[in-house]
Amino acid sequence: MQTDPTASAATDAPALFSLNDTTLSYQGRVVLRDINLSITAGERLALVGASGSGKSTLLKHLRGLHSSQCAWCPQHSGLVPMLSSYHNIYMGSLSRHSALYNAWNLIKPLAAPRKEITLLANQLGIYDQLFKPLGSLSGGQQQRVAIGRALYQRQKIFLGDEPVSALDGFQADGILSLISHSHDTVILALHDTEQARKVCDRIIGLKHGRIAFDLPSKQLSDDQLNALYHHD
Ligand SMILES: Nc1ncnc2c1ncn2[C@@H]1O[C@H](COP(=O)(O)OP(=O)(O)OP(=O)(O)O)[C@@H](O)[C@H]1O
Repeated sequence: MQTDPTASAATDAPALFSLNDTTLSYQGRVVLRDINLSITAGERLALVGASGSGKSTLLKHLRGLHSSQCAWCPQHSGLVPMLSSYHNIYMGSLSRHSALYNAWNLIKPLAAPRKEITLLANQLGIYDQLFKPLGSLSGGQQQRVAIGRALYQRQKIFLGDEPVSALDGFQADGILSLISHSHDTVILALHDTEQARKVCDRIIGLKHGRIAFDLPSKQLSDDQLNALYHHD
């Protein structure tokens, strides 16, 4: 494995996530073996690798370690098609309010969340879709709703599994920048390696069930990145 001791943004800070010889498997089938990894607060980290290399598996494991501190934007959004974008975004805040408050807001949007979610919808470019049923929105619009729901969780750590895969490059850049500015720590599984380099200061490449490299984005060569996707 290629590593750099400065890959972690703040190596003296205590680790937010720490994996020591961790093996991740499904029903006894190993996906990632003997993973050693330390992530500190403040990092912008991308997980890259071919389809099936274990990016989502690792991200889900990290989430499980600190679920109450993580905003979660999964690949399969789990949004509710018959509800409006507004209500889907509001779902990010369910745990912050009482059952009565949540039920009331479902019937008639309350002033405070309405103001906050309208602002968020503006930032995400879905203001015009806010009170339409989610099922009537395009794939990219639905993905922005899913990001809105994650942003509205208002956590310090953002974990996103291909959060902008359905967006064009310009939109993706803007929204990744919004995600980055709204969270202390950002960890993303990304197929787009250029995006990973642009947004993240540290990149971890997964291949053959292992960490193939863990390097600062600036030190990562095209050859190292390309090698991840070649069969050998
Ligand atoms: N719930 C599950 N049960 C059993 N096997 C699983 C499950 N989820 C993923 N796998 C397997 O684990 C391996 C890694 O999958 P994972 O989704 O972590 O890869 P990935 O790098 O995120 O892929 P992609 O880029 O296609 O999203 C794959 O071989 C996949 O078939």
